[in-house]
Amino acid sequence: MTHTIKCIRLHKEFKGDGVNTIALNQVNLEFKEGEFVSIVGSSGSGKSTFLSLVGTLDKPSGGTVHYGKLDLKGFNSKELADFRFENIGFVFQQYHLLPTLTALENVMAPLLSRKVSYDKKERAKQLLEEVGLGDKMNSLPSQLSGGQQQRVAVARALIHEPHWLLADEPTGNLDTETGEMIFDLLLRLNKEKGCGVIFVTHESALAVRADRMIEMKDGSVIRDTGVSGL
Ligand SMILES: Nc1ncnc2c1ncn2[C@@H]1O[C@H](COP(=O)(O)OP(=O)(O)OP(=O)(O)O)[C@@H](O)[C@H]1O
Repeated sequence: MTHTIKCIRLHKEFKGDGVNTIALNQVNLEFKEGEFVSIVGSSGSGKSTFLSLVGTLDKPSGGTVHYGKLDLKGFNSKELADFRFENIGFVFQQYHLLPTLTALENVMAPLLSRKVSYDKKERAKQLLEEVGLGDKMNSLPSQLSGGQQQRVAVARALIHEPHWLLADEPTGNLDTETGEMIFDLLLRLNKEKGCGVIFVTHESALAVRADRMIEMKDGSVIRDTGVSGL
């Protein structure tokens, strides 16, 4: 199976208190296997909504997402959870590490109650080495800096070798230098492991370094360096 992502007329509306917000307006986008794409746009332009739909964390009001030949429209929540486990890693602005678990245990956490063909601990250790935290495996999140915690979160996202890494403002809580380190780490992992990256960010200095940059406004794509003419 190929791991292309194809969004077809992807649409999301939020209804509440008599106000109807179109967060995403009939978006058509395709991402090639292994691509490193950044998504920029002002606050409220629909970036997080888009990423949630692509990551199957939320259901669209209309349209569909295809992964390769797979149309996710009819999937129930258990099927979606399994699909995400097999295919997608997430990194968020908040690191969402479990405070009572060590770095190593946090990286292994997604594998809890999952049967896998590899040694869970060995893989987690290897990933922590790869993100430069070989000496912090037994530290608790509270003993780590923000940048280190985010690196644990990146290792955790990669534990089952996803085809796609979806990152929503992963540098948003970090200073410029640390943010660049995380961006460089994702860039390196993208090249080394071949997993595609969709990277939502406010920081245009980082965004322009991606292979492709998409700009959103009012729920629509207004610029896409991967497509001529937009
Ligand atoms: N759960 C929700 N209920 C109602 N409206 C929502 C909800 N989530 C998002 N919206 C609205 O949808 C629009 C798009 O929001 P979204 O969070 O996707 O934007 P964003 O580009 O990620 O913004 P930011 O850069 O500030 O994170 C906004 O107008 C927002 O208020």
